[in-house]
Amino acid sequence: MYSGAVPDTVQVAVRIRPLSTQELAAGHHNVIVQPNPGEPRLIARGADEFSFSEVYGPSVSQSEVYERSVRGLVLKLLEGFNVSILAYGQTGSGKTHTIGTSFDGRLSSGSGILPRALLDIFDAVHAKPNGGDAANHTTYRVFCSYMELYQEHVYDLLSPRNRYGRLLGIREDVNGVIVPGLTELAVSSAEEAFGWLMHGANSRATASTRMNKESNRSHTIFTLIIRSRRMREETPTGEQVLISKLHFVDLAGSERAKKSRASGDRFRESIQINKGLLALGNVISALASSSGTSQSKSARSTFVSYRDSKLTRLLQNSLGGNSITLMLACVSPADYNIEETISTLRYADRALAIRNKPSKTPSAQLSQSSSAAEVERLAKTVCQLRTENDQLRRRIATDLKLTTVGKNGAGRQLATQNRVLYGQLQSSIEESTRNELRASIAENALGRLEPLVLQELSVDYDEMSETAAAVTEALRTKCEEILLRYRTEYEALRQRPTAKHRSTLD
Ligand SMILES: Nc1ncnc2c1ncn2[C@@H]1O[C@H](COP(=O)(O)OP(=O)(O)OP(=O)(O)O)[C@@H](O)[C@H]1O
Repeated sequence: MYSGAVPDTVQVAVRIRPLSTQELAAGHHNVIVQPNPGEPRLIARGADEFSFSEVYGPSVSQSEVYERSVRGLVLKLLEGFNVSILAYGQTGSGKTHTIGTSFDGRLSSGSGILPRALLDIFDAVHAKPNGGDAANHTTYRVFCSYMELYQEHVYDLLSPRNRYGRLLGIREDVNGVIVPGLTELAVSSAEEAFGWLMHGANSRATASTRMNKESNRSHTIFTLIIRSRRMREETPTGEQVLISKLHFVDLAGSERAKKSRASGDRFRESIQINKGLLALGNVISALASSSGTSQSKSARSTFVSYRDSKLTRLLQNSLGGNSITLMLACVSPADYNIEETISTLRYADRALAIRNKPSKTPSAQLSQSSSAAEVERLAKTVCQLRTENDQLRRRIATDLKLTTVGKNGAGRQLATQNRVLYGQLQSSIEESTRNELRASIAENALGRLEPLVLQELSVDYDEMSETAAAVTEALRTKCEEILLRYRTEYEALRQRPTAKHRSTLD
């Protein structure tokens, strides 16, 4: 799919899972047809026709999906491009199976695209330079992170802390959306990365539902961060350092409460899951209409509401940003799932129109909050401070010499000035660190407070609606009483003869 050119629109591959043994036993049948297996086209329900970048039928293997849709992306990642792979679809449609987030450490034909990509990436990272080309050899350092978005809260799946301590906030800086404090671990082999993938997956929120016996109740993002360094004589430093990221996004499945018969926690989870996916759908629609080729001016300026949910904020760079993006739309072929399948296909069809602006990111432009970049930034700062320190020492030594030799007060004055300036610098650094800390504490607190406030509001609302119902009832009774009184009085008056009548009677 990505041989050579960099695609500037989101690529969409649809994968149709096979009917399960239970579905076959229950007599369900296939309602998705791929008229020509060589063509990326399908017909749903005998009428709705769709075309995508790729269509994988039920018999297509994991290895074929990887080779045709993902291997090329890994090469782009190693060249320095950001890459995002998103699995979207109804619950039980095969997202986790395709991505491979439930990998158990044993490579087999059933392993998904994530472990396969890790193998290819580390093969490239460990490759020896061939002979005379050593001067142009690229060296890589790889880091990984793993986060979960559960009920609108971001959790760090690789943090050694308890569940509460893993809560993180989302913030925006000049480079886009960042998750300050997210653990980024250096990894030196595919096996080490597999270990972290399994470690994180163990902490992920899953539950058995009527639609999938191991259903993911959260959205997860597993990220590989590649820092590549290659010699470039034409650059001022003689080298080029790029930072690229590969995100594997395993979205929680959309589900209909009526069908899944979810209740209690499962029901609350499905509300949040559907809310996030709805916001994602709105972002995709807005981006698709602003990317269209024959759009009007108003269509071009469609507002993209990334801020409607944390999911859309986290995916801001993957949809409409500088990433090469592949959406894997997973669908069930079964007749009883046709509504959900058509809805996924429409979603996917809109995503096809989204334009991104893939570009390479030099490390200097990177977010200061990513730990890989932070290490680099700190190393530079230490180097600068050492140089400044040496200069200061030399100046102070000269000043002291001047003071002793020439009894000149200027040296002492300069040293005092230096001390004052250093003190001021120190307190500004402390102040900005304190501010940073305050901001992240506030953000975490806000994340924790939000559900409590919402809960309180819903209690208030319930109480208010109960009170309102009681007031309405009392008013109704009162009105009926008054009405009855008036009616009685009216009847009495009607019965009583008026003075005029009385005179005629007399
Ligand atoms: N292409 C496929 N080939 C064989 N089995 C598949 C395929 N796709 C999915 N399955 C099987 O279907 C079941 C559901 O798949 P999976 O757990 O990946 O769904 P999901 O979309 O991630 O669901 P949820 O959103 O509820 O987490 C699993 O048992 C999985 O092994």
